[in-house]
Amino acid sequence: MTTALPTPPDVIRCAYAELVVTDLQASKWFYTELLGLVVTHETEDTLYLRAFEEYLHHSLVVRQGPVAALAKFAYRVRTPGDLDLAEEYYRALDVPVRRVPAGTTRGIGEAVQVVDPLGFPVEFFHEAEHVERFTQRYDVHGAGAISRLDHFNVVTPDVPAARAYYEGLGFKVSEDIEDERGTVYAAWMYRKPTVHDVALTGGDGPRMHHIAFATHERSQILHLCDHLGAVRRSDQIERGPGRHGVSNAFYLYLLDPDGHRIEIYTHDYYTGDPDNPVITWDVHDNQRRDWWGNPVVPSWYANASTVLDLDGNPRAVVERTDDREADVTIGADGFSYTRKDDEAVGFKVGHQV
Ligand SMILES: O=S(=O)(O)c1ccc(O)c(O)c1
Ligand SMILES: [Fe+2]
Repeated sequence: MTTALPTPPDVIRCAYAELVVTDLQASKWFYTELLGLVVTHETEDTLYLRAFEEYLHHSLVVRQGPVAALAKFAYRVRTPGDLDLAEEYYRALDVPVRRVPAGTTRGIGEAVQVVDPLGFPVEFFHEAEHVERFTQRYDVHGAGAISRLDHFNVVTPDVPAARAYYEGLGFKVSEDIEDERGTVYAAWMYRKPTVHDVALTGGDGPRMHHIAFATHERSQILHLCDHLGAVRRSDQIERGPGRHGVSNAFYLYLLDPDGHRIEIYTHDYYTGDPDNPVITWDVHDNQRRDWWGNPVVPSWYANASTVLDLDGNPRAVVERTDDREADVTIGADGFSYTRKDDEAVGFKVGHQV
């Protein structure tokens, strides 16, 4: 008989990520000059950054280090008391747990740091320093203005197991991708009333697939592309711009100087009612990941960032044993159906590759 877990902490939303980069100045250009994130604080080796609608100290920490990696994902919990619940919950899960004092991370109060059952370094906090909210500081917004952090995307070998773990934390599924045999390739899960705070991507993990910032308008995403073209750094555009099938958001994937994937994503849709319906996509539907049926570049399936443990050591990855999406759609997308039973037309990109 399995012992019931204690009450989980009340997670409000994804709140910040800490990335390790190998060249802080190169990363500073990318995150401030290109993306326009606001520098809340800067030290010799660390940047604390926030987007325009954010009033907590930061939503992204970029720290110089020897190995490019994700140092942690952080979720905000509703009350200080939720830290006790987090500590008890993760000790019951028998994973590494640390309670750290306020200020361990500049601008963040007392926190509970864990290596979650999926192998990711995760922090839970409530208290954080308030700073100026630039919502209407149009005098400093660039044409590519970014409003806030929207979600994390994690690569994990067993999506159903990861889904069950996050459901234990009170997350709900908004959309997922499956096949006719019931293999689950990806799932999107939320606490805040949008499509996701975390997405589960089936693959060798734990690895970070991307972190995403939201922006209000497609024109802001298009400006980021034009800006990269103007400075001859269009190779930092990995995928898009385009319209997602899942989430319906207009999207762009960029690679920072270390190859960390950053998505810029217009707002998706409201999921806050208790009977929000789940959308399940067929992995062979060519419009699931790009509504216009454009191919997903192979690197988007293959590449992801190393994650660290609580002592800063890179974690080994576990291979996915279920079918891999890039295989079942026969290489990059474009080799899936547009209309399910329409044999006459064949694949959108034909047999070009
Ligand atoms: O490519 S998908 O349409 O499946 C997609 C949907 C939402 C996301 O945030 C994402 O990264 C990818
Ligand atoms: Fe995303």
